[in-house]
Amino acid sequence: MLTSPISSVLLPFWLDVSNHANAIRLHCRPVYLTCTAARSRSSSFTWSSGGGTFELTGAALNKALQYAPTNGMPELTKWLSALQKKMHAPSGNESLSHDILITPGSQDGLCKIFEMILNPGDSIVLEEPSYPGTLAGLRPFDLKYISVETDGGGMRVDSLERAMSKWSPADALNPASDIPKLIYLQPSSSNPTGVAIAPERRLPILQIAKKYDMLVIEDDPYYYLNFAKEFPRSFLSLDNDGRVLRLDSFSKVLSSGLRLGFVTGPKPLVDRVALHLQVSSMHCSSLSQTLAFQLLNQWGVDGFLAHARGVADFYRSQCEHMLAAANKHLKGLADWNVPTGGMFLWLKARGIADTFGLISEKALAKQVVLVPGNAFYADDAAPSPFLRASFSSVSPAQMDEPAPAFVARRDSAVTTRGGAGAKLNAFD
Ligand SMILES: Cc1ncc(COP(=O)(O)O)c(CNc2cc3ccccc3n(O)c2=O)c1O
Repeated sequence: MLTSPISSVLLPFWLDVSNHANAIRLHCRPVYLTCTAARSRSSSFTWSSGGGTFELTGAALNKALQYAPTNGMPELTKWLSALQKKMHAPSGNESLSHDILITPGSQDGLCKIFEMILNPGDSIVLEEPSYPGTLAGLRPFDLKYISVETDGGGMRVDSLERAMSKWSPADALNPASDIPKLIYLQPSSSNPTGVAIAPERRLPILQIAKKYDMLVIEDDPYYYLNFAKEFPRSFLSLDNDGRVLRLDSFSKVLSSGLRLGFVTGPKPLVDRVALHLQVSSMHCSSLSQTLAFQLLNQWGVDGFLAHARGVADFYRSQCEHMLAAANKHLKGLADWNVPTGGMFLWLKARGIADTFGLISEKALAKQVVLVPGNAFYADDAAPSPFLRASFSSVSPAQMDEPAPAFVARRDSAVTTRGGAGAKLNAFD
């Protein structure tokens, strides 16, 4: 009997795929009941849980197993449009119509947007540190990176202004200019820093983008994992001249394996991105879209938001445990942000110039999975004293369980607390 406490909290539905019957049953839990799974001797799985059950048969099953329109299954794009209207209603400019493109994860959406906009050698503005998946997607373009500093309030407006002062707005009309075409940013609880762009910085950043006629790529998979109850206004909702392409993801609030993300933005831009999807994977999985729609349609927008709130509360609890463990075991050895949401803790090791060796050898030998800081910078060859920890699926007990050598090292550092001399060779 498999009972997974973590997945039973996060995964809102289970599949019953019985090979002998031409049907797929989707068991949906209202929110957060514990699920157990019994693996029967036959090749099919039966998940028992509370909540409703959907059965896909006949025309619905045929549709779920058939090609679909590139932008997505109409019933799902309609549902998502209602969600976006509720969460990101454009400010005042009702003429600005937003369109939706469902993508196989927001990772694919990012890559299709980069394909659509960028040429080799272009410039791009992005905050540092940044998400490695974006850096990997940008790497083939051999770009000039215009890095903008971040602090506890996210992307710094003064740093962005300084970075752009090299150009004049007129350069945006000169095809030969290397003025950046877009700004890539993560507004909520960024990966890896866990920091959100302060609400009062968002309009000034958008105004700078407008001044130099740049698009804003708002990559926001952690939007619903915001620990505070209210949602700050998104760049999409502040956009009144059609320059924001927003990426949302179901990976953090429904299931990463469904591979469901969606791009929201001005129809002319979304139409161009859709062409790139059309010639690659054609469209996002019809079965994934159908499963998600069956669930979302039962919940409605308010039910989805209640579910997402529960997921955010789960991660906030995980974060509190992680911070308690860091305060207990890492005081004097490292410094860290207090995340506003998401699932990552961004730490700066004291007395270590580069965490790569510590993490890729010693931590791994102790079965501790962390990501070295250099992975989050465009110049990933440069040493970095930072490291990213994730509190998504580790239990509070595991967070609080220091490696034995770490304790010995920490205790010896305490007796020789010379500050600089204390090393975080936790895995010696
Ligand atoms: C800022 C930002 N934008 C887009 C995405 C992509 O999300 P999706 O395609 O909608 O699922 C992500 C997902 N981030 C990660 C994923 C991941 C998957 C396996 C192993 C490790 C992973 N690590 O480390 C990650 O950070 C993200 O953080």
